[in-house]
Amino acid sequence: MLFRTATALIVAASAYCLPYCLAALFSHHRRRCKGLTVIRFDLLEARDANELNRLRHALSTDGFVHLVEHGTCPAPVLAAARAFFALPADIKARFSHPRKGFVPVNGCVNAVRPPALHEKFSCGRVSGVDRTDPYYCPYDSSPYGSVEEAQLYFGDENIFPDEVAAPCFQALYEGYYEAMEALVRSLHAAIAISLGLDEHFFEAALAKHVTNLAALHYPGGVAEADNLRVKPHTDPTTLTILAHEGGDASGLQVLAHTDDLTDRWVDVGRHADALVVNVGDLLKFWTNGHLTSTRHRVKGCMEPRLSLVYFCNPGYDTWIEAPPALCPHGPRARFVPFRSGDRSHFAQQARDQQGLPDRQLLSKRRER
Ligand SMILES: O=C(O)CCC(=O)C(=O)O
Ligand SMILES: [Fe+2]
Repeated sequence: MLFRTATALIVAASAYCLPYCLAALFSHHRRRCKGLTVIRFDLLEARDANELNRLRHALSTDGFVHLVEHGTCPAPVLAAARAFFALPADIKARFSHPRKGFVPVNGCVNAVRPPALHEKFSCGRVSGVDRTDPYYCPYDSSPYGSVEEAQLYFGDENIFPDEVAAPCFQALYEGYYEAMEALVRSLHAAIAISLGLDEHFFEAALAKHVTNLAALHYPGGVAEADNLRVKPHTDPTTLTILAHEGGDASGLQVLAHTDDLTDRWVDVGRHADALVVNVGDLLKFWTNGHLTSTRHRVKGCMEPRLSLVYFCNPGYDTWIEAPPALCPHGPRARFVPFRSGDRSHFAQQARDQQGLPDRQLLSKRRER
């Protein structure tokens, strides 16, 4: 009898503890429910081993960090964007184009941002686009891809509001774009080192990057819960860098695994002077899943919201395949290699037109 009771107790205790034991086992990839890790960019630049380690750990668990001491200043660009969005609709409409410039409320199709809930201003690369290089040139047949692909990424010029409508807007926006280019290059180098790769591992692929910078304005008066400003998604990027007015990321939430193994939406929260940096799907696949692209969303809220988001993608011809150093269990990576351009946001728009599935669904099938 005593023996039976003891056995029953042990079985019950094991059943109770099992989830926690499993959680402990997989804790290196478990997202935390606490606040995001704060990473000092100046220490990454100094190749501080402890900070590089913290970066790798945070990006392999949460997939998101607050980045401080980054040396860039989004506040004036956010202020200029706020002033621009406050202009009358007919003036803003003068700086509009299907893929660049201003997009009004209800003006775009987007898989994750309901068009009714936001307006935006966006632009692509502001420098380094060499029209004599076939990669950037939508004319002759190119060794990099189809003519249409060069046209898709580089066919349209950026469009900016003029000085009368929005004084200094273009200079501020372009200056911030170049600051983001430099920052993202350095972050990729730091990530490469933190994973034991050559510091230049990502460099060539980033040289012909296909990035864009979007100012997103979500007007106020949207009641909470059902009216998500941004639906749950992972980003199609290598890295995304977000700035918020006053450092307040209110509304932005990440999906965290908690100690009781349930998923919960956790606020990114406020951190003065911090940029929010997150891993996108490309970097997850490229690092063989060592880094994680975490689902995130933006809640509805009565307050308006303004964010400035830099989306980083490498050249559209980049082959995304994990290096052998990150495949410790044999020559094969966990994910099927693919060409970067085939998974971009633009490629998704083309897929939508052909009635093909969302990239979020495709990504699930990538695992071998
Ligand atoms: O507006 C934001 O803060 C987040 C937007 C976002 O997650 C995205 O566009 O991918
Ligand atoms: Fe996102």
